[in-house]
Amino acid sequence: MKVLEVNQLDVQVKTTKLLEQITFSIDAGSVVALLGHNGAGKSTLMKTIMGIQEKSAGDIVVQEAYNQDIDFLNYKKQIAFIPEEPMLMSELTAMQHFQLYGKSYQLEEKELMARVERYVKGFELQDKLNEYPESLSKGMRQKVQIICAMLPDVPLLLIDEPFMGLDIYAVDFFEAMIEEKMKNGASILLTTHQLDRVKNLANQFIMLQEGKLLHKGQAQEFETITRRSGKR
Ligand SMILES: Nc1ncnc2c1ncn2[C@@H]1O[C@H](COP(=O)(O)OP(=O)(O)OP(=O)(O)O)[C@@H](O)[C@H]1O
Repeated sequence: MKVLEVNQLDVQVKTTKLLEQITFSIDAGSVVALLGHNGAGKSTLMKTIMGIQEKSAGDIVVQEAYNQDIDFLNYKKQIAFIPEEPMLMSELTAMQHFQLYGKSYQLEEKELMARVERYVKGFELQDKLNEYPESLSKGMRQKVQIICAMLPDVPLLLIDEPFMGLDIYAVDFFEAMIEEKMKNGASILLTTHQLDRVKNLANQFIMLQEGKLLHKGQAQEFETITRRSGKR
């Protein structure tokens, strides 16, 4: 079963090609690291999968059933996204964000509250539930955004730079959350520059270079990739 299929994807803004002929798929139960230097196109690819960035050509299908161009509402319900920079709504408190996400993914109220309680405790946000984004620190906003995306049980999770801006306790808790999602059968596509951190999580990788897919392979090749990309 393919959770995500990206076929011959092009993204162009004005005359600049940001992504060119990107083709890959993600099998159910896989964790795929999306690698590449700054500006390679990783965030652009994630935003395009989410429908935030418009594509100029190609197809994106999730669960072998929902085509982004044909059935966007049902397509979107299969995916949760944690962007690199939190995208919270200034007029909603942390708790209102969680309720909104719960509703939009049709999570049952009791289940929603149980999950919120667990995640909020894990991220030490108990006394911040009624705060608006402007009165939260950057790391706290990131935590609120992570909780929103982790609340529903979706087959595909997109995570852009998972550990950026989080303290070490939050990183540990988030890593455990990701592992739990994996055990429950979710597939995950994550971008990172911290290869060491995701070495144990990811089983495959995709490497982008200047908007093109340079290489895809198994996690065992990480060592070679680390040396080639000059990053650790
Ligand atoms: N809306 C846009 N309009 C024009 N150019 C853009 C736009 N968004 C991104 N770019 C350009 O596209 C390229 C890819 O950017 P992107 O953010 O996808 O890179 P990235 O691989 O996520 O980088 P990083 O590792 O720094 O997060 C960059 O050259 C960037 O300047």
